[in-house]
Amino acid sequence: MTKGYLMLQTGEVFSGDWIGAQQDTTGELVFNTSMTGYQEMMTDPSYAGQILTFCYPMIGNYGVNLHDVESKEIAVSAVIMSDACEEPSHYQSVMTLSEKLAQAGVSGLTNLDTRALVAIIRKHQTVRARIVADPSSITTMSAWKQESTLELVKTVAIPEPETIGSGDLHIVLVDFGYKKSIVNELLEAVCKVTIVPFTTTFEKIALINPDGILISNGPGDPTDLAAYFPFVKRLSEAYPTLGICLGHQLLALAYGGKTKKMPYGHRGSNHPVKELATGKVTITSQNHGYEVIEESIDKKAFHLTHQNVNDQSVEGMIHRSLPILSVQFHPEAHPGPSDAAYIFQEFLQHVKTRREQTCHSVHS
Ligand SMILES: NC(=O)CC[C@H](N)C(=O)O
Repeated sequence: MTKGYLMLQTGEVFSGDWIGAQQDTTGELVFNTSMTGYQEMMTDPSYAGQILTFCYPMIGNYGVNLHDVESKEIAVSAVIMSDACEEPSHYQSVMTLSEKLAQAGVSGLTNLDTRALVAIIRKHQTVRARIVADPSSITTMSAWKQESTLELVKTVAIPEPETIGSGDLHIVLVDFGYKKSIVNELLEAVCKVTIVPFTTTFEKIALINPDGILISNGPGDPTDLAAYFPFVKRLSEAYPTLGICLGHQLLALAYGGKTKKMPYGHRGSNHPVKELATGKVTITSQNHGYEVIEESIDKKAFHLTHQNVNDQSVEGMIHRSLPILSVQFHPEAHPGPSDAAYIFQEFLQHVKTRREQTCHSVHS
């Protein structure tokens, strides 16, 4: 195997073995604690621009299949794992993980100490890193350059609108880098879904005459998308709206709230979230590096619905008079448990109620 190097901006250098494409790559180094779901993680567009370290020691043991993908392409910039399994066993597997990485032109590094890496990330909190063939190759600061959020979102969002399904309720999904499982949840609930690029105007969306709006997840820093806050606010004032992850952050920002970078984010499949109204705790799937600052939320407009049990961070909110709800966690799971799928039902209940009210006022 060919040697590759992981260089951290904090100064440490790890040597490992290349798998997949052997291509120099830069990104923020993050870690995910899930035991399974590497395929869903690698194809989750919210990971664009990031180098993902898997905490679980063996990755690739059930191969790569044609189903467990959250988008068409691998979205993550590169992957790091302790042990890459080259002899997978699963009836749906069509290739190995390293074959998939090579096919997609994405680099991976294996046979390095991921536990030490995670300890470094936890200590320094935000760490940029570079995977290189030659560790003496980094001479300038520009080698560590970060893409802008807008560039990242543009690479993962769909270029043209697309309509799927033929259900009765029509949901417009505003795409900042959506996960396929969000669409699947809506289709299973018998919705028709029109996915529109995040650059679509309010007027174009109004022409579709949606019953509800879903603001998607997506990569990068939500404050970089300030140009879209008025658009998000206008949509949510006009239609029942659900925001997921980046969508939740954008809704908070659109209503005057603030977000901040977390120490090292929440990425995993077992994040406990408390529903404040009932005290019930569900185990959720998460992938985010930013959070909404609780004190910044206008409490006259919104109230908190969910809170993280580990660090008390904001996990969800609802508008006091309008049908606008948002969650920081991933109710669509994939990977991870589906315990929070009820959020879709809650949203669709608001959508149905609004539709009944509108039909009523038209006929009366
Ligand atoms: N999954 C997401 O939508 C992530 C949102 C945002 N990019 C963050 O890291 O916080």
